Amino acid sequence: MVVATESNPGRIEKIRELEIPVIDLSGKKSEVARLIVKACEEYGFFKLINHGVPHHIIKKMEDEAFEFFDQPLPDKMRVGSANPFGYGSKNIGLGGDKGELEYLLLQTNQDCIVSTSKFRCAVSSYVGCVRELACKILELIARGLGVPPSFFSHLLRRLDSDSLLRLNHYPPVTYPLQRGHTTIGFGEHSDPQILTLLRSNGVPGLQISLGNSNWVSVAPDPHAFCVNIGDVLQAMTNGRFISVRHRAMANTLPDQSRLSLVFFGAPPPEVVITCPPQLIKKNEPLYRAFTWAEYKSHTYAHRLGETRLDHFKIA
Ligand SMILES: C=C1C[C@]23C[C@@]1(O)CC[C@H]2[C@@]12CC[C@H](O)[C@@](C)(C(=O)O1)[C@H]2[C@@H]3C(=O)O
Ligand SMILES: O=C(O)CCC(=O)C(=O)O
Ligand SMILES: [Fe+2]
Repeated sequence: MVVATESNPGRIEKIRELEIPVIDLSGKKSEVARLIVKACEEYGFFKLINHGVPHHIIKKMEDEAFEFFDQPLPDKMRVGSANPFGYGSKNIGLGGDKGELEYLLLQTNQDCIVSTSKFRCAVSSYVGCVRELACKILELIARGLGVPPSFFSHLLRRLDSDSLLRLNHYPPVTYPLQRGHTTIGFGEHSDPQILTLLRSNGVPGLQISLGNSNWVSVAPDPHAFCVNIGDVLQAMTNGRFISVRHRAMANTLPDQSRLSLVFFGAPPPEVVITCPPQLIKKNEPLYRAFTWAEYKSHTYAHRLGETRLDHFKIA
């Protein structure tokens, strides 16, 4: 695959189509737990099938998201701009990062900023299901790592959990691009939180990094969830799990829009992030303890592509 970026249109990067782990959640619990831990150690990423989230709940959320983005710009802007929650277009964060997308960033423990009751209802059902799925995955991870079952999941179940829902819409680009060329929709980064559950329509775009400009395209599968480890879980496992760097390409299919629904499972602000002693074993701790509030303010003060966990490394 050929990738040209807007800033460097001649640059060609190696894109591989690799077998990404696909995990069937309906399998035997102990085996599923083992496979999840393996995927988190090797890639920090896997696809989850037979996840149990009802199709009608996903469809309702997807339909509402498309309906929201289909509105005229002044109507979309009525929810307020994304600093940090609201509608955003082409600008990501406050540090000058640009992307070929528009998006809606929503807090999951506050009233929804979109006022229509059918949108709010879609968000509430969708978030309820994906949060539960994220907790189930975290409980399997705990089982696979030999820590108490709710060790990670209780952080997402708390009412003051700082989890987010992000709806990303990547319309076909409007500036001239050579036929068959894609461009960066959402630049390279890792997710700061504990665990991310991403579901997209059938349009490709998501890529994960294996380091050294080695990108792997994730084939789209509307029936699956893409699961990736966030920085906090890398810290809580003392670097055993990888907070995978990823990005999204835009303009991957002629005239087709891509839509991703992304749930970021996060702890409450005052929770102290440390690695349990049973996961450190004979190794030295890699990161100093920090609160999620501290990590988040560091994140928001820096650019998208920053390797922000490095700042918390013990020298
Ligand atoms: C440039 C930025 C956007 C971001 C906050 C940040 O300062 C650095 C991390 C970015 C990120 C990436 C993952 C998620 O999409 C996100 C919501 C998050 O928690 O961290 C975004 C932030 C954002 O878009 O506000
Ligand atoms: O839209 C995508 O596929 C990726 C989006 C993403 O990585 C994010 O919102 O953090
Ligand atoms: Fe991300």
